[in-house]
Amino acid sequence: MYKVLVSDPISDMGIQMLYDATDVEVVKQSGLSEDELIAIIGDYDALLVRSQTKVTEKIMSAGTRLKVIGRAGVGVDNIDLEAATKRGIIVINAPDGNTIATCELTFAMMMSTARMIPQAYKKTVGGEWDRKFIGVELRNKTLGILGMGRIGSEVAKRAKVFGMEVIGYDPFLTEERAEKIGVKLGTVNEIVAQADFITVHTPLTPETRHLISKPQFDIMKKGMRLINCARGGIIDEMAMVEAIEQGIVAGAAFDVFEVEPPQQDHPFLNNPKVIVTPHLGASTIEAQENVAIDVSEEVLHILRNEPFKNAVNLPPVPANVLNILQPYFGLGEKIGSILGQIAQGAVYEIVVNYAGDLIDVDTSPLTRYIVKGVFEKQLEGLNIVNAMHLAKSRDVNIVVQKSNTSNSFTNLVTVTVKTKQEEKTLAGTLLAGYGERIVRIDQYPVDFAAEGNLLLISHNDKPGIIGRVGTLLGTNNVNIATMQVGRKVIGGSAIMVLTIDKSAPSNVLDELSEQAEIVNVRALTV
Ligand SMILES: NC(=O)c1ccc[n+]([C@@H]2O[C@H](COP(=O)([O-])OP(=O)(O)OC[C@H]3O[C@@H](n4cnc5c(N)ncnc54)[C@H](O)[C@@H]3O)[C@@H](O)[C@H]2O)c1
Ligand SMILES: O=C(O)[C@H](O)COP(=O)(O)O
Repeated sequence: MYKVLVSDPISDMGIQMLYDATDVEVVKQSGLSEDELIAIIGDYDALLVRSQTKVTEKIMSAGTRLKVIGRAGVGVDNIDLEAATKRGIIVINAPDGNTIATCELTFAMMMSTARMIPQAYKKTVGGEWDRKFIGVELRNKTLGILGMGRIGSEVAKRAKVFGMEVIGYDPFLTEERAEKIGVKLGTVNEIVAQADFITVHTPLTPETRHLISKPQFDIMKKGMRLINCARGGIIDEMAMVEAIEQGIVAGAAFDVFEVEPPQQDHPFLNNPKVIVTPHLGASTIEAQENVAIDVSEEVLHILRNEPFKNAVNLPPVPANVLNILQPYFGLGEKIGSILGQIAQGAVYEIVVNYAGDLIDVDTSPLTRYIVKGVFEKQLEGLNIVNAMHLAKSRDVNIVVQKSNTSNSFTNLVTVTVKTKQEEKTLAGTLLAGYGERIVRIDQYPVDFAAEGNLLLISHNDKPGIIGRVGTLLGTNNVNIATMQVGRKVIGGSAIMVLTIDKSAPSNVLDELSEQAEIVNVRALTV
């Protein structure tokens, strides 16, 4: 039974599939301190959070069963990603579910600051009938958008409908895409100098911290308005207070703060030009359901060892590349696993050669599966998130090659594992109608599906050996399911690959090894 702890308020409707899963137990406990979480996290396989829970290294060290941290939302700045990666904890988020909610809040904030709705409301409910709130229209104004990802692009679309001119900056925004969504491209400073409204939609990173600060306020149009529904700290709060005093900023709307919640004496809170909300961007029924559904699906996949997407601590794989690579993940892991079990000594290098169909795509996700396979029987807590990290931290050199020769296979993955004692090589392919096949062990051509208990017997190609092996296993009640012999030349060295129904006891393996003409016997499970 997998145990999932939900430590922030997450939509019950959205996590219904976790409640429904017969192999999952869900516990909801919000508002726990770090110490309280540390005390209980050891019982859980998965932790589900929003932005309140700070998932620190200490919490992860105590989470000895923790496989996955699911963030029901976009930003993962409350999760120590490096610590998670080191421990092989997969961190997933729900990047799409709250885009529209946050975009719509941004628009509401832009209109509210343009028309001073919260200020007018406050006076009206306070008994005053003050009609001096003269706002500005959005039509024919220039909106500057910094960060043109999911939310920034949606804001741009809506701004166009309102008759605004939109200029945007994003290091990944191409001219073609900008043209498609009707956005002019500009540098940060060009945008800052031209815009009547600016809205930021980047993550908070060392590059975006104080992206708008004193030098930018100095070149802004007088009377401009500023919106931050992304992350506190992208706009320098103190520099903005000064810019308001200087009449540069006529109004600002902030949903997020450098420190949340802001202190009661925070200069925004009593400033009539600044409107504030308590980090409500994603707070719609729809968004909360969406993100909770997305994250629950992924958590289930990860707990059940099924393929998943949206891992934040793994490089993203474009869908078209994933479609090509995914069928090879199992094969790659098996090749790695066999080599890891048969190679004697500490592995110092893994050489992976991709041929055929695989040479045109970025194969690094597949390499991760191979490396994971090599070490899976040796390193506890290893998974595809930390496989490369653990291999590199043990000074294992990973060499990836691509070649045009695939020995007439449509695709071929060849892996060599090097230790001080020996080099072992395995090649595998995906054969239409047959699935995963291992087609070479060292220099010997073979053809078998790597599954279950295997015996690899190196021997000299002499009459009677196959019979003796069969008799010895049969006498010891070890049933042979399949058998393959690979050799280069008649009478030379050869390899026998047997699939057996149960693992062979060590005395049987010893007896096999002592047979004349048998060079070595290696037993493994895949
Ligand atoms: N207020 C809320 O409740 C709320 C809700 C959802 C998202 N957010 C925040 O909004 C932000 C954007 O979310 P999204 O879903 O659009 O993310 P996204 O990843 O789709 O877009 C972010 C964009 O920022 C760009 N970027 C990165 N560095 C930049 C830089 N130096 N200058 C300009 N652009 C840069 C990236 O290229 C990317 O296109 C995130 O920080 C997210 O955490 C806040
Ligand atoms: O990054 C996000 O998704 C937003 O900041 C929403 O955060 P929340 O889930 O705490 O509302």
